[in-house]
Amino acid sequence: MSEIFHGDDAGETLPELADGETIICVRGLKNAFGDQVVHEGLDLDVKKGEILGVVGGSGTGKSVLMRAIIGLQKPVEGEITVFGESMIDRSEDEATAIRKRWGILFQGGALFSTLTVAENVQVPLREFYGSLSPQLLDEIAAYKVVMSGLPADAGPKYPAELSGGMKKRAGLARALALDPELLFLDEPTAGLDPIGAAAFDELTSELQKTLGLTVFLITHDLDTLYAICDRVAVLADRKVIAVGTIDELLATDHEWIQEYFNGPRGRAAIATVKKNRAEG
Ligand SMILES: Nc1ncnc2c1ncn2[C@@H]1O[C@H](COP(=O)(O)OP(=O)(O)OP(=O)(O)O)[C@@H](O)[C@H]1O
Repeated sequence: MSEIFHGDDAGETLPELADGETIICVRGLKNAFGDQVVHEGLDLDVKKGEILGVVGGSGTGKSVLMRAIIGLQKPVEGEITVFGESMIDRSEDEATAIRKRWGILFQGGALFSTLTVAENVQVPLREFYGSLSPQLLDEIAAYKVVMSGLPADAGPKYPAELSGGMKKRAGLARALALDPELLFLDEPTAGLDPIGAAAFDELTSELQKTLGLTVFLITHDLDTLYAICDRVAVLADRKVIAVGTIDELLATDHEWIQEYFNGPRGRAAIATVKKNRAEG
């Protein structure tokens, strides 16, 4: 199992999957806020077409890692490439061309409260394709709203008029606005009831398969990890300490990994997945 460990435990070589090229490659990443070092020597590969779950204790730097990958957090050291392009020190034009190819659902949805759902979905369209006609903007927004599992009449509603689950779906509709190849989801099921969370997981999985997306998914939700993630990356000790399928992770003896996946909640999540699969 040592091949799924990174860094000091297994040398610097990351595991290669047979299919799927590397869409995100992070090497030797260091992020710090003043004296507080959040990441150091962090390596990670995300393969095209996979749903990669990113887990770790609170404050281990999952969101900071995502922000670094999308260029919102300037690393102290290290290299990050997305779609084979370096994200470090890009010109504004180059960064814009890369940003067009991904969608992001931030923690909590981050919808503009003064805009309707449809107008929220149109924000990235207006930003990147300013010349689209109002009619086309409306049509694309309506399509994305329905694609995200919202009723068609949700478009004219304001975020305050939506339930928590609907807000997440509206955030997802906005993340899908530009037909992304890569989707970043930061704790998409946080705050949802178990049924709403399972429905969101199913939607994510369906969209990933239908649209051929690659998904970078930060979560604390064990059910999500078991139900839809192809691999899981574990953050601890300022780096990715292991990445692999849950079975591969379970075969390691890392204390945090064992406590997390093999604790009572982890075992309950396995039982739920087995039951759901048995019921088809
Ligand atoms: N802009 C910032 N300025 C200073 N410190 C920050 C900033 N953003 C994040 N941090 C710190 O970096 C560390 C990692 O934060 P991050 O939000 O990435 O953790 P996380 O793993 O996503 O946590 P959680 O699971 O609780 O959401 C924390 O100690 C946090 O306080």
